[in-house]
Amino acid sequence: MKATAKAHTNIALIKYWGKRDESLILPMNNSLSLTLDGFHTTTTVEFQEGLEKDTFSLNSVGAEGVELERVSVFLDLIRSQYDIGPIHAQVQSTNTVPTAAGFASSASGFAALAAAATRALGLELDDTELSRLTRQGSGSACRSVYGGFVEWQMGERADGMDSYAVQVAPANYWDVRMAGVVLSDKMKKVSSREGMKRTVDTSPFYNAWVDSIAPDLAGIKDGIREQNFEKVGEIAEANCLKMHATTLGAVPPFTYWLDSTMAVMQTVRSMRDAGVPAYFTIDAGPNVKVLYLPENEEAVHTTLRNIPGVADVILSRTGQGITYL
Ligand SMILES: O=C(O)C[C@@](O)(CF)CCOP(=O)(O)OP(=O)(O)O
Repeated sequence: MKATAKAHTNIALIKYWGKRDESLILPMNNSLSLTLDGFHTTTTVEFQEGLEKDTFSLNSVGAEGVELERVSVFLDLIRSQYDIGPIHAQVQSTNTVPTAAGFASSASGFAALAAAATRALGLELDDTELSRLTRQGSGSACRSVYGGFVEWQMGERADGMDSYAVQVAPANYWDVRMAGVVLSDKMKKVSSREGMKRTVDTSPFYNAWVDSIAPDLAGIKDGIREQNFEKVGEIAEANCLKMHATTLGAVPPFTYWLDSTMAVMQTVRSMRDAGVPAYFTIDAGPNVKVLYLPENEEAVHTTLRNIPGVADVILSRTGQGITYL
């Protein structure tokens, strides 16, 4: 009982930032992301009778502790939800997401794991079921089930049965690009899970953030449909800034931004002033992702690489959903 699946990571343009249910991982708002071609995880899961416990290796290195725990807890969830006996599995993952890049490798990781594990068990989940399952591993991962532009619908139900992702536009609908700007200086990251919880619990700006989502989402979906790059970029950049503003009002306050983060932000604004359309978005870390159009790839890449404090710039096109190998 063995299967292999490949999933790509995704970067939110309308952010998921806060849960209404911690255990089922149900969000406070809808979010919308772009699946990236450049960053993916390939995972093989083999269930074997007689295995005492689950094992996990990442990029050919045996994982213990938290990494193994997250995989095993997720397999427990599958074993219980699909009434599988106490059979354990060997899990092997290969990540092209450069861990230092601060890309949400957990998104492609959980999507590939969910797909490979259920396929190995002979469960033929449709995309909705797979997205709903993946969501319970890590919220943003549920969007990696699809390629292109993807919306995670928050749902209304307390049991989360209506909280899963749907595709807004396929990867080949519109050739927009994203550069991952990897900064050299690092800081201890407040994880997205911890950061959003503190913000929900303590930030006076949080409700205003949630209230701003619906118009942002409507506008960005119009922009995608019209292939209006400026409209999509402006809404995405403003949405990211509003999300990060909530952290400044948390107790205790925190920010993910470093000097180099803000240097990249300023450079992106200057590129726009110079007539090169580019927009930034930032997640739960200092690294910056920059949206741009193919005709400006050379200019954008060169400009970003020359910013002091930038260690690497990784270019990506839009990516596909899950594939089975
Ligand atoms: O991706 C986005 O929409 C925005 C963020 O990346 C901004 F930081 C949050 C991702 O949170 P995730 O890691 O999915 O949390 P989990 O459900 O607690 O595992």
